[in-house]
Amino acid sequence: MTEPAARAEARWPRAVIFDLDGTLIDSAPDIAAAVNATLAEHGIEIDAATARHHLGDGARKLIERVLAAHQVDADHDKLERLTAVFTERYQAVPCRDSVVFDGACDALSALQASDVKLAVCTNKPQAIADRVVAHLGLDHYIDVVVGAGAYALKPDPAPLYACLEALDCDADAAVYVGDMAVDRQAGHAAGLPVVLAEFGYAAGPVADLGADGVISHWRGLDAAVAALRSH
Ligand SMILES: O=C(O)COP(=O)(O)O
Ligand SMILES: [Mg+2]
Repeated sequence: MTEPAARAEARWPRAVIFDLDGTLIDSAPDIAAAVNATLAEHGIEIDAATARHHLGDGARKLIERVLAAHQVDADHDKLERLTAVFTERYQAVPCRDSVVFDGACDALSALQASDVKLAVCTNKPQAIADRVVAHLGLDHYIDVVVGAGAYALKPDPAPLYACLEALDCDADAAVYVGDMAVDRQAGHAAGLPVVLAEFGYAAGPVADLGADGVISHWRGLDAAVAALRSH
């Protein structure tokens, strides 16, 4: 973890990395629609709130959890097939009802204006993450998007290391902002201080998840990052 002296530097942080689903955007309506298009053959239909509950650990885990909640058995091959169908369906309609959380663009814009480099690190498949980020206009701010595909999923720190490398930034000069325990674990494993959003998809209070800061709205990011600096 960063030494206080290093964080006291005026230009700290040099980079901020963001989780996508449940942090910058609410993508649950489109994900629920893709799940329903995939699992209709099993008579399964979920709403956005249920999708939020099952998200965070990637597409395969999402399908596995939805099937388990409906007492549908799936062996490895079936799960692989259904995950591939889900990814295809989601990729076909990646962003019809997804929205950026209130204040997120202002926060990104302010960081960009301060020359802070910005990345997205998500367990969403890479091609879909790229399309969603572009469709919602976040590509105006975000320098690099690392999604699922080339690296292990969070809580493994590998995708966060990939972001840091792409931004040419050391871990002790960066902050990670997410919404779930998996984000806290990945961030700390990569050596980053972690801020968690209370308005995301975590099942319980994020204050209990061991993060270094918590925001209840994007307008609180500045203060949360400033508190880390003097930590
Ligand atoms: O796809 C998921 O399960 C969650 O995606 P996230 O990492 O952007 O929250
Ligand atoms: Mg998330």
